[in-house]
Amino acid sequence: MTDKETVLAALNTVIDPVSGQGLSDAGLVRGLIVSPERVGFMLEVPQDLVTQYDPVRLAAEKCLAGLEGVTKAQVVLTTELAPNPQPQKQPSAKLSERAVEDSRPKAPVASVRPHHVKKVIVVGSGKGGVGKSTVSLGLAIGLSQLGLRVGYLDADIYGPSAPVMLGLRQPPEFGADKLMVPLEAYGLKVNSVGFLVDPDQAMIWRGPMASQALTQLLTQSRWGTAEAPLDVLVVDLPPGTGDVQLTLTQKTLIDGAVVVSTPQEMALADARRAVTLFGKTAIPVLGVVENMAYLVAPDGSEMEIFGRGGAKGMAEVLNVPFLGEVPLDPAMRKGCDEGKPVTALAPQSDIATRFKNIAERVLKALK
Ligand SMILES: Nc1ncnc2c1ncn2[C@@H]1O[C@H](COP(=O)(O)OP(=O)(O)OP(=O)(O)O)[C@@H](O)[C@H]1O
Repeated sequence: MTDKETVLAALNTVIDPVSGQGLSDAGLVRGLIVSPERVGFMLEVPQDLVTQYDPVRLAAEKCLAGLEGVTKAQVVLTTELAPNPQPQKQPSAKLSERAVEDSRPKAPVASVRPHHVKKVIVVGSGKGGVGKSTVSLGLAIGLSQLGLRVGYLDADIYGPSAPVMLGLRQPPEFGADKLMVPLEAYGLKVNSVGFLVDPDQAMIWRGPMASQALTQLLTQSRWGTAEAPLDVLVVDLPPGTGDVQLTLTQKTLIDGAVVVSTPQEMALADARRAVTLFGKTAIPVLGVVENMAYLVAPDGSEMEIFGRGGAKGMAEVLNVPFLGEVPLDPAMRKGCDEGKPVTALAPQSDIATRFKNIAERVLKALK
C-alpha cells in the first residue's frame, strides 16, 4: 500500500492553474485519506473557480489511480465558501502518535488568489485611527502614478472609508460571470465593504461572517482580465490583529504587508503586534510607514506633535524596511473628507511625491 508522503509528492506533479504550484504545495489537498480500500481527498477551491478546477480534479484522480497498490481513487471538488459542515463526532479510539502530530496546528497554507491579480499587498495597523486608510489610498494612488494597474479594496469592516475618501456611493454591479465589477476612481479599481452595507451603520460582524465577506470581496470582484491583469491590489485591512485579520491573511495568498503607525509609543506597541502577526502567517513585511510624523507650522518649522521617528526606530529594531514618513497634512485630511484625494489631484505636491517614494520602496521590497 502507498503512504501519505508518496501521495502528496505525486499530487505535486498536478499543477494548480492559479498559483502555478503543485496541488500539495498550493494547499489544495484537504482531508487526505490513504487506506487499503481507497485514496482520496477534497480539492478545496474558491467558489467561482469550480468549473476551472474540474479538469484538475480529473487529473488528480488519474494521478492517484496510477499509484502502485491503489484500487480506488476519489477526488471531491469542494468550495471554500460552503457552509461549515456539521461538527463530526470525535472517534473515541486513542489516536496514534502520527495522527496526533498530524492534528497539531501547522503554518497555514494560503489557498485563495484573486483572479487576474499579480500581487496582493495588505495594509494593516495595530491600532485604529492612525491613518491606515489614508496611507493605503495614498499608496494605491502612488503605485498607479508609477504606471501600474492598481486596485484598492477597502476591507475595513469596522469603518469602511473608501466611499467617503473617493466620493463613491453606488454599489458595484454584477457582471454576467457573477463577479462584482469594481468601481473606478482616480485610475483605481475600487471595491469596499462600504458599498455593500450602509457605511453609517455600526457594523457588528461575527468573525466567520466578516472573514467570508472579505474573502468574497477579494476573490469575487473582477479586478482584472486575462488581457489586462491588475499589477497590484492594495487591501486596507480592518485595524487590529484579531481573528478577522488572521483568517484573511491565512486564507489568501498575500505577497506582502505594510504596517502603518503614528510615532507615539501607544500606537507602536500595537504596530509591533501587527508586524508579528504577519511574520507568524509567513507574509513578508514590506515595511513600516510613519504617519502624522510632524506638522509644518505656518512659519515653516516642523512640529513633532506625536514625537517623531518612533516608527522608524521600531522598523530598525524589528529589522523590517522603513518606507517613509508622512506629515500631518491638513489639505490631505480635507481631500479625504470631500472625496478628492489630494495626491491624485496634485501629483507634483510634496505629499504626493512622498507617497510615490513610498510606493517605489514597496515595489522594491516586493521583488
Ligand atoms: N497624514 C495625515 N494628515 C492629515 N490627516 C490625516 C493624516 N492621516 C490620517 N488623517 C486623517 O485622520 C483621520 C483618520 O484617518 P484614517 O481613516 O485613514 O485612519 P484609520 O487608521 O484607517 O482609521 P480606522 O482605524 O478607524 O479605520 C481621517 O480624518 C484622515 O483624513
